[in-house]
Amino acid sequence: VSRFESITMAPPDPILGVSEAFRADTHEMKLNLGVGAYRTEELRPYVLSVVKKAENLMLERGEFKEYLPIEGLAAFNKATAELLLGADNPIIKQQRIATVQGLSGTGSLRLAAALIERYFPGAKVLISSPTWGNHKNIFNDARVPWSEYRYYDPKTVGLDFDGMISDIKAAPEGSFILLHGCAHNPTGIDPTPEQWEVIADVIQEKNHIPFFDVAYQGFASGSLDADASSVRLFAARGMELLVAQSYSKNLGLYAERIGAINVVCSSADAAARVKSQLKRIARPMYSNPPIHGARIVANVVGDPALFNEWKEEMELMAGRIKSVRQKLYDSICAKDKSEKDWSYILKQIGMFSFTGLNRAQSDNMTDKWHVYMTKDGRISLAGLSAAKCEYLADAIIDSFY
Ligand SMILES: Cc1ncc(COP(=O)(O)O)c(CN[C@@](C)(CC(=O)O)C(=O)O)c1O
Repeated sequence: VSRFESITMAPPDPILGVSEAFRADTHEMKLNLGVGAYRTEELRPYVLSVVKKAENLMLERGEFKEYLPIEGLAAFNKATAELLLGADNPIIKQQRIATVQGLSGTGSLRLAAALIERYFPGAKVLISSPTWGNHKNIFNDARVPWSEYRYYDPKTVGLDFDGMISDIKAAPEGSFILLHGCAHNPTGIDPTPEQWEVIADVIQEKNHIPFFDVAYQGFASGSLDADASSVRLFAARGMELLVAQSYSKNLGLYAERIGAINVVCSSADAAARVKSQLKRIARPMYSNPPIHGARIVANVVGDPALFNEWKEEMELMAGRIKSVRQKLYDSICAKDKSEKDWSYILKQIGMFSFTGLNRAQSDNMTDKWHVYMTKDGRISLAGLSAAKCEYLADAIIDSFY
């Protein structure tokens, strides 16, 4: 008998497992609205032209493949902090930000979780209800206790702002509050600027530590600056905060695993100490990060022409998602004879739509219509083409009633 007898079969991942099921389906109308990965109108993966140009540049230069420092590529770390806060942000000149390249957003969140576990024993992380499915796994595996703050209100299909604020207020002083910088996953519902001010007030009042997950900067609205406004608001107040970043979506570097963890501290000395301990955590975890994606980001941001072209492509991607969102809404309204108000689909931001379909209804979408989505009712509009909106509207209406 095997020595691994005690190892049981793990369940498929709630998000990435959907793509596995999709690949196994042979139906010709099948549609993958599971993982948040941008597809063109032809439903094909999209490699940004600036990425191809940057890679051609890199090939011509014939760059080395030696180890990066534990903290990653310096040019990338500089560029990513400037993208986040704005190049002229005084925090950068004062060297009050510790930036370490991470294995994309997931790896950056994990580094931060390990820092919390090691230096804030007993501290809790508060996560939104609902949130991205992998957040709980990351904190569980890092042995960081977490609890939820109310966020989504099924009655209004909107933000339960009062519930959110009272749960953050009720948390033990000095808790970490995990916030989606923009394009909340899975609800697509973001606080308004006024609500962000109140969230910052209550976090300061309770001496909590804000912890932003910024996985969609520039991809939600099409503007890098607009999508970073929540983080910049907190930073402008002089708050210390953590920010995990990802270039999976906004630069289409999904499988290159490029992101960063940033810790804004009240002094350069604190930032240096924090950075040194993040390195001490990373070394035994994966030693040092992959170079390719870091070089692409550094080359795109470092070249004014490429940087501008990137901004155009982000607007193009965000624009396609916005128009497919509108088309889906129009298709549903044209077909649905009931009085149901579907306008929440239009109000949502980013690549997802939280349809309000429950588990059984989501199952019907897959079993009967071969539409693949996560069981919490989330669909990725990034995987939807205008041509498929009619079909999807039929599936949603059939499943809803
Ligand atoms: C809020 C949030 N944070 C972090 C990540 C991590 O992405 P990265 O590690 O590739 O940088 C995702 C990706 N969420 C996706 C798009 C994919 C996934 O589940 O991994 C999703 O479908 O929700 C995310 O939605």
